Amino acid sequence: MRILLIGYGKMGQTIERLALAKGHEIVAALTVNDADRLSSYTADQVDVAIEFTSPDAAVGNMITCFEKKIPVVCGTTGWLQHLPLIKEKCQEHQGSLFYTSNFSVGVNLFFHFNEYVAAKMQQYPEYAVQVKEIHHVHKLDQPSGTALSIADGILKHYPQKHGWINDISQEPELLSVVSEREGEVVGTHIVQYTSENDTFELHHIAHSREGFASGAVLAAEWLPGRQGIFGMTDLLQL
Ligand SMILES: NC(=O)C1=CN([C@@H]2O[C@H](COP(=O)(O)OP(=O)(O)OC[C@H]3O[C@@H](n4cnc5c(N)ncnc54)[C@H](O)[C@@H]3O)[C@@H](O)[C@H]2O)C=CC1
Ligand SMILES: O=C(O)C1=N[C@H](C(=O)O)C[C@H](O)C1
Repeated sequence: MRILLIGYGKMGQTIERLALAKGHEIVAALTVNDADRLSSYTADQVDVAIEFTSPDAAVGNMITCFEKKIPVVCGTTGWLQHLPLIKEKCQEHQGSLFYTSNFSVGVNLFFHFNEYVAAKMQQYPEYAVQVKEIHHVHKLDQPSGTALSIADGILKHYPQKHGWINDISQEPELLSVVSEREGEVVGTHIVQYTSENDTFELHHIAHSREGFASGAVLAAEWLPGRQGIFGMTDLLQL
């Protein structure tokens, strides 16, 4: 597979290593300094692009890939307020997009169990629910994309809550999503249920970026030849 890396930071470099080990070719690895080169690539030269950049850059990069008919796997978080535009542009150009807030298999299992637990716990109002995420100090977006996916999964089962707040909530109808930034923490997500008597938690700790990167390479192998917007539930049997 001929892969164009859009973004060559912590994730781009990890993906390059894993993709080369699987026998794929890296056509180029673009950074913020040569971002304008993206539009010079065509679907004749590239089988799939993998986009891990920044919240500000991701939307434009995905749209360029749609226009160029290059399937794009996007892991960048913090741009979901533009999802309606991305859906419109993807359809207009008959593009191919694979997006998930988290490519790790473990986190996608966590999403699944999170919903199961939320559906049960919703019946026990004596337990207060809270989401917490901890990441490295370089992270640009807050809350993390993963924490927002977790919050969506909880809110689906809590009709008494009508949204989330990125703070300790004083209002029972808002779900607390608390963010901490600490050193080089790769990514930790916790869902905590607390009553007067006890606490229990779902806890996911990423030990490295390899889990994200290997999921992104799998998605890049899967996407070409498919049209539309896809995510991890299309790829994994959960
Ligand atoms: N979905 C997932 O599983 C994961 C998502 N992420 C997300 O991926 C994104 C990137 O994360 P990191 O690699 O840790 O960031 P990073 O800061 O280490 O690297 C970002 C890279 O993007 C480049 N870049 C910025 N604007 C660009 C543009 N317009 N064109 C081309 N390149 C551009 C930078 O030069 C740099 O090489 C973040 O939004 C992060 O939240 C990170 C890990 C896992
Ligand atoms: O910025 C990161 O590093 C990560 N971002 C993703 C997110 O926002 O959820 C995934 C992972 O937690 C690492």
